[in-house]
Amino acid sequence: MAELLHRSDWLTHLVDIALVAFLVYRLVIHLKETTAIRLLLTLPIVLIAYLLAQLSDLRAFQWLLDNFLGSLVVILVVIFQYDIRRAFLSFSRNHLVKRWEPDEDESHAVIEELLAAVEGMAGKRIGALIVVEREVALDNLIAIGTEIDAKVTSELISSIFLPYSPIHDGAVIIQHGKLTKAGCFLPLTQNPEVAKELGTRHRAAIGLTELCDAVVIVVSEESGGVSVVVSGRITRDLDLQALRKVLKRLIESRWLQ
Ligand SMILES: Nc1ncnc2c1ncn2[C@@H]1O[C@H](COP(=O)(O)OP(=O)(O)OP(=O)(O)O)[C@@H](O)[C@H]1O
Repeated sequence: MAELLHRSDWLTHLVDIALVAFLVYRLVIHLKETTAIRLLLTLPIVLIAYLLAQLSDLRAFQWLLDNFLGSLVVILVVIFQYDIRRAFLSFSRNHLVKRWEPDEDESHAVIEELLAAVEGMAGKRIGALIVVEREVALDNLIAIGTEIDAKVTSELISSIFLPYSPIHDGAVIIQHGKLTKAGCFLPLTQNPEVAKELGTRHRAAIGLTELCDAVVIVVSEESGGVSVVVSGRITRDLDLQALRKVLKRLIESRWLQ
């Protein structure tokens, strides 16, 4: 009889642990589906509820919140996994790029060449992937294709992405205001929340920017739509004016710091 009781104790603990694990898992999945901002707004509410539970005699509620707060670190790591990975990569000083310091005319010229290339390719529905390096060095994050090291001109970029060009597949890389590489392969995102209709060109742009602070411009071959991707987030269907604004804010402001 004692043995039976002992065994049922063991079973109860197992069911108990399984139940808590299941609830934490469902909670993490649910939180992952909400945005980080919503999560940050939720946290103070949970903390206030916890304080109220401490002051009252709501034991079951206290127990639930105790466990929730105990798992908070794990929950935050799951939710912010891409941001944490990117932060670790950025902290590594070996990866930091020496800043290119152009004057205003040089920097303006590069941005305008990029815009002219994007406008031309979007109009002709030529797919393109253009990566602009910022603080974090890209060379360890990409499979390098062909080394080029040339001035950034719209003609060069457009001719690289022409469908019969031998280096049209993959991405071109802009480093220190120069077009340094073409035909580069980028890591694809594993994020299950990326829109299903986005193919590998867009997923490569998202994947790279989850790991570093680069800015990626994507021209869709299918729709001619232009997107900008930063920090794993994609902004789609930008017109030329909007793209100019974004590039000035994200790239030129860094060059001219
Ligand atoms: N890992 C990668 N790194 C860089 N470029 C890639 C990668 N994977 C695919 N590409 C590029 O994307 C092209 C295929 O694009 P695909 O049609 O699958 O994507 P998409 O996001 O639907 O783009 P589009 O809207 O232009 O069709 C390939 O020919 C190649 O040039």
